[in-house]
Amino acid sequence: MEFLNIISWILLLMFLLVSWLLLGKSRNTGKHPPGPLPFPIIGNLHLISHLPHRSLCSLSHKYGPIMTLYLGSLPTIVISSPEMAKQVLKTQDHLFASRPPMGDDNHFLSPQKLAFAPYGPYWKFMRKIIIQELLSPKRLKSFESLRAQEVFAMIRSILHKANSDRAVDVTAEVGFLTNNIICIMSFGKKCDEAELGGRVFKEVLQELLSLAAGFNYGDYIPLLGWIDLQGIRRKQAQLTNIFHTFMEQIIDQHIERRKNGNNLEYEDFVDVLLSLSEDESMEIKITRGHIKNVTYDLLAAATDTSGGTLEWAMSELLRNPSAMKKAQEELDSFVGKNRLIQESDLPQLQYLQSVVKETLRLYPQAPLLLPHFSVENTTVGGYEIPQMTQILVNAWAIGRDPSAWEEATEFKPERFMGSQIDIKGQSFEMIPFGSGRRGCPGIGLAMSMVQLGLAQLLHCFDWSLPHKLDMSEAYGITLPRAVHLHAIPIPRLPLHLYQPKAP
Ligand code: HEM
Repeated sequence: MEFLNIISWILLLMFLLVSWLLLGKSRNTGKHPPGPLPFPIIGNLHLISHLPHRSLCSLSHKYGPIMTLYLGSLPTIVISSPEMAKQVLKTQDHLFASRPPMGDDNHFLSPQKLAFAPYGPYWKFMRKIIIQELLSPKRLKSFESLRAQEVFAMIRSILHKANSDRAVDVTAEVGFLTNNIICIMSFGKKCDEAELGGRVFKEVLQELLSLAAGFNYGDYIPLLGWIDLQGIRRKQAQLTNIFHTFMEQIIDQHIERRKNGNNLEYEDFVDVLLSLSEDESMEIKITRGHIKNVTYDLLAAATDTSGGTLEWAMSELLRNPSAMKKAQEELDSFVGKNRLIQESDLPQLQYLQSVVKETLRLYPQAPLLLPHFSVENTTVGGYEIPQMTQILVNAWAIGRDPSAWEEATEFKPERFMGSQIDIKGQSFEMIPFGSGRRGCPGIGLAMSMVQLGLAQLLHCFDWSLPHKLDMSEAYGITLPRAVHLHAIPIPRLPLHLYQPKAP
């Protein structure tokens, strides 16, 4: 028995040695981007901390703005400079616009969604529907009163807590705001805990997102994935199941209501998808699976990203009282103190817009964008990139690149006053929404929720901190704060403005 054990160990060591040598050899054929030497099986996973964007940024200081890493056995190219990002997302966008293959149709990263669909006819079809039916300027305008109503509800909720003299959980308030808006746009109502087996909807979403955050060993080392050592796949399946059961009820309720001919105040996105699913002339037949998966995508893409931007903006303003004061002075001078802000005021509020841009530069809510995937062999920066390689673009590192930004890690909204820098993917010094074919289609909605939410928080209240501010980040596919932001609000407008108007 002992002898057999020794033989097994020798064989294992020989296997590891040979695969290490083979991996080293394959790295040296052709001119591939430089990178750390990978270990067998784990590749370079041991170099990646619980905050991958930070580990990858440090590694890029050593290996350069385009480097190769092995996540388990999966070769991955990491991009960390504006010039290289432009090559991948603009010059050769058509070659890098796909996503790595992940999961089947019941998986929460199903290709039946939009964000993880490979580049091709299905993705084009679904993206067009989402833009036309939910995110076009005309559709966004039709939801303006909904945004006003939900921001006002947040202000009233904060006022209620302000009266009891306690610090308010700002993270929770802005999270409910963005979640409520996107739920109502998607399926006509806020999410009811009772329909989610007692779970808070946002928590289910957040848990799924944090499980999806990548760098789970099981995703990159097939054996570990198969035995599901950390129980991640089991948890994902449970949560996906909760979400799908919830969506089944929503779809049934919509079908029932359509049968009864009841009209809604807004035609929501599930209504639109259901009517398209009856249209025989559509190039792709929309099924219940598509409706569940695409709706999940929208909720996941919109909620934490927009909520996260709002909470980091508030955190930085609380750390920088002079910037907070400047933003409030701007609001007082353009809007005054005798009415609430409306969306039509936003274009005048240049400093407020600069605060939002500076927040997106320092805290891009998808710090590594979503993974891209090469569809052909090509070269970038003189290096060979083989077909079917995963590409990660480190938007977090790019926004803090000292060769692109003065005092790169400082929060200075003034840098955007009068600046031509575009945040929608034309200026590669900051790409919080990505760029090109796969760039975020929700920028218009995100900016109106974030700018209006922030303007109203600053106009309606003065804010102070109950204790020292902790600015640490937590692990996630977005960039969440490690601890919720708590702050003390003091109303600063006449009290009648916080009361609902008589119908
Ligand atoms: C501040 C808020 C937001 C930020 C920072 C953000 C950022 C991003 C980023 C970086 C990507 C990936 C780009 C790439 O892979 O190159 C993305 C994709 C996406 N975003 Fe956003 N997003 C935000 C809000 C929204 C909102 C409100 C929606 C609308 C519901 C939305 C819908 C999507 C969708 C559907 C995709 C997938 C696009 C595709 O794969 O074709 N996002 N977003």
